[in-house]
Amino acid sequence: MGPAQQPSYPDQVAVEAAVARLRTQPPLVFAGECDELKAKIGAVARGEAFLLQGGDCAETFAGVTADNVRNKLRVILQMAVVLTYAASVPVVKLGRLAGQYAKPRSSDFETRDGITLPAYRGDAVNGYEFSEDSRRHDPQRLVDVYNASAATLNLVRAFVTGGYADLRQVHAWNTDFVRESTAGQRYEEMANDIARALTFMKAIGADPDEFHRVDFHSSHEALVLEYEHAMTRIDSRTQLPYDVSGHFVWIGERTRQLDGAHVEMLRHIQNPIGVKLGPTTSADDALALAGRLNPDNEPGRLTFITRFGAARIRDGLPQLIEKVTAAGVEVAWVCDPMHGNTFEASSGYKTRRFDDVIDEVQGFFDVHRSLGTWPGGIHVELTGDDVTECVGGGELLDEAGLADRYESVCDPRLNRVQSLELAFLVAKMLRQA
Ligand SMILES: O=C[C@H](O)[C@H](O)COP(=O)(O)O
Ligand SMILES: C=C(OP(=O)(O)O)C(=O)O
Ligand SMILES: [Mn+2]
Repeated sequence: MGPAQQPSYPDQVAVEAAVARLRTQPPLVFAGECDELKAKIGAVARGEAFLLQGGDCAETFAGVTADNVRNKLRVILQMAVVLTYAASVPVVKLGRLAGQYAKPRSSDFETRDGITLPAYRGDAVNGYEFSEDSRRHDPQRLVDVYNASAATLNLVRAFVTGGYADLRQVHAWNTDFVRESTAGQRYEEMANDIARALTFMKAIGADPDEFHRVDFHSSHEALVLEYEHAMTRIDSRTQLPYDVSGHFVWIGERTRQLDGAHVEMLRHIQNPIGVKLGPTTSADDALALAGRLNPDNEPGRLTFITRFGAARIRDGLPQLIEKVTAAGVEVAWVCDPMHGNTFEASSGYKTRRFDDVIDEVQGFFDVHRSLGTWPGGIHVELTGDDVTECVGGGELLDEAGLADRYESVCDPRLNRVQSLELAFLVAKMLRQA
């Protein structure tokens, strides 16, 4: 059997041309930046920091606009401020962006009104539009992924170093519709406190550079092997291979086979990496993955992103953590409270209940607390816009409301208010941890 979840390209010559083009492109990230992130995730593994990883389920080429990128960054910055301030824990900020264009699917095909076509596998592979032409797998899209990622990352770098992410802007991030929400008002009060503290620090002569810029890194699922291979380069400092398409890459629930091509690829790169672990993962599976992917037990190298579902996390997670901890394995534990909680609404929309998301995070914190281990972070699908994709939350979105503004091309994301609500709830859990 070949590698799981790969495109099937009709024209091998076109694949080679795309790969050749990618190989000549400059890296999107530097190996040294990957090392810095690895050190930060090492702090997460030690219980000294908390990881906030968030962004779209699937980015789209059409979504590479200044507004869209800024809105996503802004909600992540707001969430990070809430977590840092309300829980007094350093937050490692990791975007699920600038490369998150390829999707694994449960089915290879999609049928609408009696017509069956290849499933949409992300803009990296084919088009969302339901036509034969658009759904054909096209390797030129891998070059488009590179360009879209470069544009996104360039803008993100400008925002985080150029003043937009300055902590003194903490009020300015709380704009638009979010301001009117309960979470937005709560944020406003917190921003007042922070602004006062900053004024005080300035008055006593302290105005550190750290307030002006933030550290922010990129991540995506390493799915299409042609792309990730073409973007893997030998670092001139260390002579070791890094996947320079993003700082952090992970493999998903559907591609984490121990003897599979994705594990093999991740094994060789020096980036910090993640593996999604679903409810069927045994403790021995987790140990075997750690042995294969992090044989030197390097802190920060490996993150386990658990996605059990709210109904299963309290029963399933303890044995995993117990055995991994007993074996002395260095790992950061992160909770993805999204992918185990997806269901189809009667209207046909894929959705998730905000309460299930919260319940899974609470279960994750409860399990870690009872075992004396560190709940290292959350991995969430979110957007900075006012979409209607997940039901519940303070604005009480119901299933009938999903149609109002459902924009995701794959999984339902938390909207900006729901994301901020999540941050306040997680900050409370962190305080208690
Ligand atoms: O994030 C992604 C989805 O969970 C994954 O692509 C599977 O979705 P599907 O079951 O709709 O194919
Ligand atoms: C496909 C995803 O997750 P998982 O591999 O956990 O199903 C995802 O993160 O979008
Ligand atoms: Mn998803």
